[in-house]
Amino acid sequence: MSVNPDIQVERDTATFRSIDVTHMLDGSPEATNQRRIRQKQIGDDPQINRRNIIFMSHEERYEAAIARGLRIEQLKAEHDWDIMDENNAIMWCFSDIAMFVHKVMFIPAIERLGNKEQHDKWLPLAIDHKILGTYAQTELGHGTFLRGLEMEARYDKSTEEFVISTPKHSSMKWWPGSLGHSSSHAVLLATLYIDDQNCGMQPFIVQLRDLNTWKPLPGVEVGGIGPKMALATTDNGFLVLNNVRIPRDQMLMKYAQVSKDGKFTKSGAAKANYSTMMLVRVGIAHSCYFSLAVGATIVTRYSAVRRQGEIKPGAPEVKILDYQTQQLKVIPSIATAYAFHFCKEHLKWYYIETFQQIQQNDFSGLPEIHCVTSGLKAYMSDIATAQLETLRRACGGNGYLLSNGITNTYIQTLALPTVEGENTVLYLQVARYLMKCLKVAATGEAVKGSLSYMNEKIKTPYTSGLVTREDYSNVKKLLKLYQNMTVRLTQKAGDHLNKLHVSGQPKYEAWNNTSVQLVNAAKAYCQTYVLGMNIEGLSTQAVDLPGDALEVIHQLCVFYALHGITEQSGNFLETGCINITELHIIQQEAQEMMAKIRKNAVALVDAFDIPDNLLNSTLGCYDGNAYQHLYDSAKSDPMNQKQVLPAFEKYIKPMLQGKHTSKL
Ligand SMILES: CCCCCCCCCCCCCCCCCCCCCC(=O)SCCNC(=O)CCNC(=O)[C@H](O)C(C)(C)COP(=O)(O)OP(=O)(O)OC[C@H]1O[C@@H](n2cnc3c(N)ncnc32)[C@H](O)[C@@H]1OP(=O)(O)O
Ligand SMILES: Cc1cc2nc3c(=O)[nH]c(=O)nc-3n(C[C@H](O)[C@H](O)[C@H](O)COP(=O)(O)OP(=O)(O)OC[C@H]3O[C@@H](n4cnc5c(N)ncnc54)[C@H](O)[C@@H]3O)c2cc1C
Repeated sequence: MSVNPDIQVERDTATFRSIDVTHMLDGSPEATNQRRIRQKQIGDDPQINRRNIIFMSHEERYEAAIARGLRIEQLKAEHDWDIMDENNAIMWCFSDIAMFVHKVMFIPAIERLGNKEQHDKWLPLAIDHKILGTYAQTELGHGTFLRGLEMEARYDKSTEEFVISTPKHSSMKWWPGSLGHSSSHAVLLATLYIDDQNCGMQPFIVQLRDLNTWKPLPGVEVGGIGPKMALATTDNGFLVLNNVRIPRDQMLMKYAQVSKDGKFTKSGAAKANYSTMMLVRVGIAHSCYFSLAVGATIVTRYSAVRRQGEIKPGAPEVKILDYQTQQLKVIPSIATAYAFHFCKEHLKWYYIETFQQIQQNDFSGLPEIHCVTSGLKAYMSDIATAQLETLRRACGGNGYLLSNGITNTYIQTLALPTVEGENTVLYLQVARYLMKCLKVAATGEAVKGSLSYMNEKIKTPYTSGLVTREDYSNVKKLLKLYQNMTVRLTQKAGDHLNKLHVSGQPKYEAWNNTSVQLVNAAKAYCQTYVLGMNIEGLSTQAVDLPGDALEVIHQLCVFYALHGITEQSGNFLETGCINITELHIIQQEAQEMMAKIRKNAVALVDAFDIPDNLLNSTLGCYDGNAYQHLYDSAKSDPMNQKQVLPAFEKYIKPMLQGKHTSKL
């Protein structure tokens, strides 16, 4: 099929070469080649490709997802994939792989929470798939508040075993992925009691099913929790344990230990048992980038080939991408996807570095990385889901079809604001850190790390520093505005908290009564962090780009900063970081920048280099022939393979013959 001329002209008139930017996104031309090979191995494989999933039943999708998982294992062995290849494969399949919790949580939990002997025993079994596991933490009554977990593990000194039980409905496990039908084992988080003394949430390895018959073991009641919005293939489950006994060495004992005679000891940081969640939060940041890049690719290409209506009366119909309002739906998502790219790359290296320190029992970096990973997981998933919905609607009627590729991406991504810590709760964790840093700054001590900009006192009366028109496209000056806004919102929340406390409210009550301001400050911190990483990326990852490409990536960053101010203008105005005249100029500059970026919109999404066989989209194929692909997809619908469906004889015909009033 030839390429649609409407999309070809976009490529021909772009001011830079997409491939240069692709190399930057991958890290190097070699890395691009390597990724392409991996994506081809996945996308071309009939067992992995998700082309037909939209026509499958729930059970068919589950089975296909198991087969996909197995096939990925075979490819990994055949082609010698490393752990990143495997994680990327999961991401490129939008986590549409049954048992992926085994990879992204069960194994990492054993690695992080187990001691040497436990690694030696369990990791080979898990890595070779001799056992399949889930991460069972959430209960019906408690998902967020981990100190409230009710499943009990009571130590029995006489037999040197833990006895695990589910005292009431609210204490059954509820939600763990792959628990329903696909796990033989669980890393199970339960509250440990020794002689009735509560020793907090601890991790245990519990076998759930017989490895030969797959039947639940005695005392284990397990099943699926029912259909969900999406992620049909991760069979989220429930689990009731009736006095199930496990040996003492099946408590994962890296950070807390129980001796034979029932002595409880702790080592490491207080929240070390939460470390698996931190890793997955980093993975979620990666997924948010990828989902948004997919959405932006599909909708930008579709908007460049769909013509409807006219701008100039009587002139030929225009591409919908030429409407300014359509640009406002599409361009921010392109700019955000690029900003998220820089941010998730930073996050990956930051995590790896801090994890190495933790491995050497240096926990000093834990509070800051907990703040950053919690905040970015929340912020990036909030923004990605909101923008994906805007993008989906930007396809008009065809935005409602499953074959468009964006609807599925959107509903899979919709899980991310909830899983791994509900977003509001995570913002409140960030706020806790903000308040601590504010306290440090108030004592005159230097705040370190991502909030070191707090050290600089904001002068009153304050000027924004935006003097010349060039200042409005100076990303460092714009970043300063964001930092000042964050500090002021943090101070405002801190003042409110103190005022309530001084007026007699206990601290916890004052906290709850300030939580709206606290969350607002936390979001500002996250937005500032993402912009900071985008700017850092310009001078690190983007610095070797040819001039024309660097200019466009720089324009995107400027637009990201300006557009963010227009979206959050209330915060910037209220904190006095800009005045109304400056806001008007910012709005104007953002619109002008958007028009410049529009010229390169298709080339910018081409640079994401997401192949058609992973995109799975009728609307967003590289060749731009959206109408042909829509027609082909409709024709391939199994319901269209028969000219007359059985429902005709059964119901429609009797109705036509006037027999519908008699009993069917
Ligand atoms: C190299 C990597 C590269 C990767 C690249 C990969 C690329 C590809 C990726 C592949 C695709 C994969 C995508 C994934 C798909 C989705 C998977 C779906 C699976 C979903 C699984 C789940 O859904 S699984 C369940 C998750 N369930 C939660 O997520 C519970 C939330 N709930 C809490 O997390 C706690 O409940 C909460 C709120 C903290 C309060 O905990 P709490 O009450 O005990 O604590 P308090 O609030 O009292 O805080 C007391 C002090 O602890 C501090 N602190 C708290 N946490 C801390 C911590 N983690 N580390 C350090 N410090 C911490 C805090 O900062 C305070 O410090 P201070 O006192 O100094 O202020
Ligand atoms: C698709 C999917 C997959 C999952 N996979 C797993 C898994 O593999 N393993 C696992 O263990 N769990 C899993 N979960 C569970 C998930 O981690 C929890 O649902 C999540 O952590 C939110 O907890 P919750 O359901 O208790 O929400 P709640 O805490 O009940 O949230 C409800 C509302 O209460 C608010 N709220 C709660 N506490 C506070 C607070 N302190 N301050 C302010 N507001 C508050 C929230 O902001 C939210 O608006 C999964 C969930 C989903 C949807």
